[in-house]
Amino acid sequence: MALIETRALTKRYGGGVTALSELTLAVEPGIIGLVGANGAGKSTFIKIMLGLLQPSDGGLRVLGLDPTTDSEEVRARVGYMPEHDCLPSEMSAAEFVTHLARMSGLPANAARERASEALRHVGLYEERYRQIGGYSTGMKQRVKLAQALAHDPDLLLLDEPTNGLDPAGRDAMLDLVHRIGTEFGISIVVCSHLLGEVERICDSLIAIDGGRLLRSATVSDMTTSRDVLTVEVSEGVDQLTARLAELGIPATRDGAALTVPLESEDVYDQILIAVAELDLPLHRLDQRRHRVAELFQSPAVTSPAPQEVGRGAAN
Ligand SMILES: Nc1ncnc2c1ncn2[C@@H]1O[C@H](COP(=O)(O)OP(=O)(O)OP(=O)(O)O)[C@@H](O)[C@H]1O
Repeated sequence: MALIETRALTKRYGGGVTALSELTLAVEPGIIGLVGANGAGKSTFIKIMLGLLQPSDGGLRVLGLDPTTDSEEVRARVGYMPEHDCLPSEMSAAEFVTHLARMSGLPANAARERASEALRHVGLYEERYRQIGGYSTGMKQRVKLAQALAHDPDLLLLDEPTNGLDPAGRDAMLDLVHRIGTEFGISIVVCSHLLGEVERICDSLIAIDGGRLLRSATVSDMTTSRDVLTVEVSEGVDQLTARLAELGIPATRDGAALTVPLESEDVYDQILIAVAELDLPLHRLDQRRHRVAELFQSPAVTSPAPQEVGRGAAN
């Protein structure tokens, strides 16, 4: 059974805004990155998955349930960390998380225990009786994560958990999310407008742009069999392109270099032989793996500069 399945899911707000447009996808359990620029429709999608918003068209299943009709059961099995700060500054983290655990139906003692446990998982056990108002931004984000975990959900929906954090805080939060996903076996949807940031902790990615699906696939599907070779000769680029075409190897001109998909290991040797036969001065022959961000080719989805996984120049 898919963890989340949507069929032509569409959400229109008043004023002619289409926040989601015919989204059709299916994702398996694991850690899933939901990525897209601000305004792409991520929060809308999350709220529809929780049953807090009704779709305008299309349908969906979350954990096999329909949030439009089974919203109570969905919320019992799903934990939600909202994007914006919504914490009461006068309460302690222990009181707040216990209160929310009680609201999700746990008896008083169980709620207290679960709250302590959740606060320990997010690294706030020692500080749990301090007022939230005195917490740092990172600690507040952790309280929001703890309340999402407290009722022992099967799925966590985290809306921009790294918001407002400095780079070290962002890394720590993502490591925590990864640990929760892998150690507790909970599926997690983690929203971010920074693809490069979440891709390292995710099993699969859903990328949306302007409410439309750009791509939904596992990270390994996006990166494996997508290796490319970059060939650079100091002269004779056209000759080499023609020779490779004769051999059935497609090469794309990229400035002074040629980019060739590495469809089999033979391609590497065939290029070396072609260069030698044509007696061209080889400047560079590198293998690199596409970073996920390059595959989306959307300026809306940002990532740090691609990193070369070089196989080394051949001469
Ligand atoms: N209640 C609403 N009424 C009208 N338009 C809305 C409403 N909520 C969101 N929108 C619009 O829908 C689009 C998608 O918004 P949404 O908040 O889902 O995007 P997002 O990807 O989560 O972005 P952000 O990270 O900035 O919240 C935006 O154009 C937004 O302005």
